[in-house]
Amino acid sequence: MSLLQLKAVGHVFLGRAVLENVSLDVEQGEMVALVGPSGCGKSTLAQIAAGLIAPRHGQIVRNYDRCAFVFQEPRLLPWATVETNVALGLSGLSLSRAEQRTRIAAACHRVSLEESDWRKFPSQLSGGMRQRTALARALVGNPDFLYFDEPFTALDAALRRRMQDLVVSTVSDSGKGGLFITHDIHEALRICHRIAVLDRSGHGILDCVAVPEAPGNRSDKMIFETARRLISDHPLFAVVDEHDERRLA
Ligand SMILES: Nc1ncnc2c1ncn2[C@@H]1O[C@H](COP(=O)(O)OP(=O)(O)OP(=O)(O)O)[C@@H](O)[C@H]1O
Repeated sequence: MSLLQLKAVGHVFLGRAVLENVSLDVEQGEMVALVGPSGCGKSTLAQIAAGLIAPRHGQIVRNYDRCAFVFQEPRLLPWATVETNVALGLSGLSLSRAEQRTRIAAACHRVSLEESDWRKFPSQLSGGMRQRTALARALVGNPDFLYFDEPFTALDAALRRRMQDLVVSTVSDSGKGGLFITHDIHEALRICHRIAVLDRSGHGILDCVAVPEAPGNRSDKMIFETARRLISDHPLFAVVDEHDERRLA
């Protein structure tokens, strides 16, 4: 069953077409990576899919009950503690105080936030801790669909790897679905079942590449070699590679 269907979605910002005729399905238990050059409309598409932006054209079918969105920046309430920020992810659920506390503690543990940090305010946290708080806020309500917009760019390599593993186990253990925007093909290959490449100017999905084996079962060697092959051989990934070169220039 498709948890999310985007049908011929189009959008216009200030009279300029940003997305045109983009269609994409995400199945239950599937995480789909969305890659493409900077400015092609990935974030706009994810926000349209999540219902944060109303599209100018097209149709969105959401067959999930509850979703959560993790942005590139943590977007925490600065006047609220870690616990209170995480608790925002429980809004709309009728839970007892004790159940809320249990869920918040479990979510904080999952993202490796120490108990001594739960009463701290965002200004007292490192960038990585803030982003983990945002991830805990997304997971605490047990959503059945997850949107990620380059969530781990601020994390160091080891932590980034742990959080990627957490995303993989969250989706594979519970049949959730998700859309994961990234500029890192290795990250897409580690986490996702399919990689969708958005055209340079947001004119549709160029193609989707299915990644062999289940996420979590792929070796580092396989990920590294597949990334190298995709970047060097596959015309779809040339646009992502060009983006990286532009960023490095
Ligand atoms: N609120 C807005 N008002 C006007 N233009 C916008 C707005 N949001 C995004 N845009 C424009 O829409 C285009 C697509 O932006 P978007 O952030 O979706 O791209 P992206 O592919 O996610 O980029 P990046 O990879 O750099 O994050 C860009 O040209 C951007 O300047």
